Amino acid sequence: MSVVPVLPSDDSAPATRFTTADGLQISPSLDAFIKSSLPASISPENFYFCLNDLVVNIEPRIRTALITRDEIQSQIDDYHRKNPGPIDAAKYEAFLQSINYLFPVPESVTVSTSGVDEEIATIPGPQLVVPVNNARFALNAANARWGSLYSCLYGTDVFGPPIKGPYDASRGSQVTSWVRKWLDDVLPLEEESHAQVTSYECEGGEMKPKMKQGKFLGTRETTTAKHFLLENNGLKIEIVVDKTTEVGKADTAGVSDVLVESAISTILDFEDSVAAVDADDKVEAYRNWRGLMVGDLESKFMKGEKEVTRTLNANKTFVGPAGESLEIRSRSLLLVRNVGHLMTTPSVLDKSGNEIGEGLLDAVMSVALAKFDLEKEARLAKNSPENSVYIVKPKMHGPEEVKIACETFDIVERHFGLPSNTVKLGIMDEERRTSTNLKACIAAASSRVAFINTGFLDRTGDEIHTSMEAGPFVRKKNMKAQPWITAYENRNVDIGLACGFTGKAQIGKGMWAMPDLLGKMLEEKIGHPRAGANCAWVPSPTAATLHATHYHRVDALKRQGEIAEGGNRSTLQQLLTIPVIEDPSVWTAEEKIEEIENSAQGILGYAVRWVDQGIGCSKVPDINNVGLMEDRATCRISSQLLANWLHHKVVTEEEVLTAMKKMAEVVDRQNAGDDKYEPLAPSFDGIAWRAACDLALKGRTQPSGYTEPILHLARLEKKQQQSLKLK
Ligand SMILES: CC(=O)SCCNC(=O)CCNC(=O)[C@H](O)C(C)(C)COP(=O)(O)OP(=O)(O)OC[C@H]1O[C@@H](n2cnc3c(N)ncnc32)[C@H](O)[C@@H]1OP(=O)(O)O
Ligand SMILES: O=CC(=O)O
Ligand SMILES: [Mg+2]
Repeated sequence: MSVVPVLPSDDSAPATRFTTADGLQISPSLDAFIKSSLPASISPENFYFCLNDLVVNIEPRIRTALITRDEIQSQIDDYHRKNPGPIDAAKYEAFLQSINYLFPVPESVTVSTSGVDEEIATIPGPQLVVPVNNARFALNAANARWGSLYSCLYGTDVFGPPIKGPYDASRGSQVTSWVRKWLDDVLPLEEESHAQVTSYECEGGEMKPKMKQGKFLGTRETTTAKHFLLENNGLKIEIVVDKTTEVGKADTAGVSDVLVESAISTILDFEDSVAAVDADDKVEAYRNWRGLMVGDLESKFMKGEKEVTRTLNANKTFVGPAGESLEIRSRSLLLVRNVGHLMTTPSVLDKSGNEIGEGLLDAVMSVALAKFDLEKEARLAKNSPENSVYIVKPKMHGPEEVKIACETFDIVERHFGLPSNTVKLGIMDEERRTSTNLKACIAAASSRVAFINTGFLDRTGDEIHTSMEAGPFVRKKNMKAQPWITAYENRNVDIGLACGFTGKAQIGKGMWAMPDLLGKMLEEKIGHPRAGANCAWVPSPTAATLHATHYHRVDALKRQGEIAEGGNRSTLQQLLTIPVIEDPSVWTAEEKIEEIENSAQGILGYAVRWVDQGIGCSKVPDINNVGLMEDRATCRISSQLLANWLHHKVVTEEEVLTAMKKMAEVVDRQNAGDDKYEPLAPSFDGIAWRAACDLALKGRTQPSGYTEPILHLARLEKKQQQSLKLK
């Protein structure tokens, strides 16, 4: 059975809810938002009519799909119990076919998605992800289309530990040398190195000195600076000459900065980086999405001593080679990630008083609010000049669930008078039954799919959960070296290419989850375009700017052509190779303790902020003090690993609890500077502590090993406790 939490509280008792003509009961804050915030072309009645259509026609199918997930899982569990020891690959595959875990592979699939914006179809580059409920971050992300390469190299660990204080000329010269060398590699000049240039000029519609490769697109001038706009592999670069700045003064050509197109697209996340458990939380998130679609979102905050007001950047205007005016996009193309099929929301109850699927509410709201954008007149003022709405759907298990998502959007489009397939679907390839049936999943969405992405974090969690009974899993740090993950990454690209994604849709790769180790990212993440991805996830605008340099070095679309020519690189059998070990006694007692402490720290550091403060994505130091991006997917891995080791008696419950207590004290110390923080130790009886222990000890019985049910219940309880304290 799926654990769909029976939620104890909401912003109102049912009696105060608004009841629609169809009997849906809506929380007051959500109803107020709906009645005040939709575009004029969608009346609240129209909105509710659409939502009810989904509740009547899609919700039962979601419930059935969730039951199917559980039935399949128990059959797989039984198989492993009855077939202990090394897996017989042929027998295992035949079994998976017999239970419809594996679908027949469609012969030939060609995606026919149309109206896809160039940021998705033809401009390879970084994809930023941002929690939608944080307006300050969300605006920053939308504006992260452009970033300063000088600042990002100077301010991070690329040339050693980040430095603070006055400008360090020696670090500055490392930065400028690196950038000149990079420019020589990606935009070489005909006769000299960028390092030798004494002056950049525009003459006769060309840049002087002349480039051997790449395009000169135009210039723009401010009172002190001249910007030269260049393009390579579809990505733009601005060389900024400003001799009034400290950096420009010291440079022979007066170059004060090099700006690069960075976050070509951004996902506004309603899912794993967000803690939204009731109507108030959902409304806050929807309000931000609305502000981005209308274009009037604003965030005021203190940065140091200064009050900052952040809004969306305006496009930039250049003068083209023939003197023509050239408008260049300054904002990232925005996508939205809805929640998956599992969770329900207390903000809307159906006519029998049951919570409705949260994903259904997300679907209707995402599209309704995106209509503000679709209805704008000026093409370049729109988020989507091609009039599309991009919705990423996570955690789908196989093609039947993809079909449910597509039919959800069919209904929403019909109710809101939008052309079919206005909604473009992003399929997260992050559950095992989706990777194993990827081609069938793409076929199920062939006219609306605009991306597939290897969400390897969730996928690792599902790898463990699906084969929980097969044996003890390898340590987390060894997971990336396992055959299944190579097969997963290769097959995702190979299948995307075989289905005709090049030039039409994104084949994306996963998140860089070490937000402060950007020097390492600069070395390693070039592997993503080399592996055939035309976008890959980054956790911050700074990471986007640095990762953008990779797409100048690697022509991702050309690389896709080469890979497609080479044929399939991995087999289903490799993908189905379960990373368990025969004999856990190979691990020393110290190794086992290190592993459980590592997971315990991640779970505690994440859960305590989620439950107590409603923060859905955190940077949590690991046991080596490296700050890791923790979200629900990374938490799922830790929870599943502990559950697996407990189940196979690699460690005892007592050992896990001892590790949890020890790491709780570490987490308390790490958060000592946060005045909103409530320590876990020494009482070990808070709601967050309990939730963290449940995540560690009850992972095996959670639906697909997800962390949402435990986290949601705990956060709701905490909110109730906090509101009682206020009364
Ligand atoms: C498995 C998956 O599903 S991955 C997808 C989900 N994950 C994400 O969405 C990760 C998004 N990233 C984040 O939330 C954050 O970068 C974290 C939590 C990892 C680190 O946050 P912090 O510790 O606050 O970052 P840090 O102090 O280094 O930087 C903060 C600054 O960077 C900016 N920033 C950091 N991340 C982002 C982002 N994703 N988008 C926009 N701006 C960002 C902030 O706006 C802030 O700048 P400001 O002061 O000018 O507003
Ligand atoms: O959503 C991304 C993942 O890795 O999981
Ligand atoms: Mg995920």
